[in-house]
Amino acid sequence: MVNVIDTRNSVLNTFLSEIRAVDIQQDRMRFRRNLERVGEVMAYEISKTFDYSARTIQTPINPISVMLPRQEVVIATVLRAGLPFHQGFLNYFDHAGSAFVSARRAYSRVEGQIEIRFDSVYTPDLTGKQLLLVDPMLATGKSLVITYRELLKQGNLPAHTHIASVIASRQGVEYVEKELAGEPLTLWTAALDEALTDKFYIDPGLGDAGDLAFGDKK
Ligand SMILES: O=c1cc[nH]c(=O)[nH]1
Repeated sequence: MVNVIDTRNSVLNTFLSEIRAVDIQQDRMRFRRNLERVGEVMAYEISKTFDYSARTIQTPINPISVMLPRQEVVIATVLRAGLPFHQGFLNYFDHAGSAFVSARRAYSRVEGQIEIRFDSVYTPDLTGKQLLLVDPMLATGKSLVITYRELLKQGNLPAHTHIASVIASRQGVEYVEKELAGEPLTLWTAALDEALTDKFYIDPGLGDAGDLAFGDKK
């Protein structure tokens, strides 16, 4: 089951509509910043699921008991589109480690199929940590599943994984749920769109997140 963040009547909806709107998304700085802001809101929502323990801190007036998170966090993303979204999570999890995966889509010679070319993984040890795998566009789900498996192969077993996207397709969510059934993970998205185009872009989606954030590829 995917957790769709409730965007009704909140500023999250403003950020989402600006990254989707064809006349606003061309402003690259605003586009990146909006992805970052969605990451910040989602970081806050996901933080509510962590384990906390009581600690006493001293104010200038008196001691007070506060609840602080117990687990370490690693934020992982796929280059390059994931970078601004990743930064949004880093803005809230000050001490998080980061993992980066380099992968790209390649259109298959077989009509209606897509392949994922997977290059490299850079990850800290994930053992017992909260892994936040953040990918702004969950389209087919194929790169996400490969990325998850590669991260665990190289970084060991996290306590729990949160997969977070800005926009997910229903097909992508169903693919991830089927392929990773039984894994200790939770899926989160700020928006769930119904379709994919014949080039496997999310429909209506927002277009190409990497190009909008950083410029066209050769
Ligand atoms: O719609 C999509 C799907 C994957 N990546 C994107 O940037 N957009």
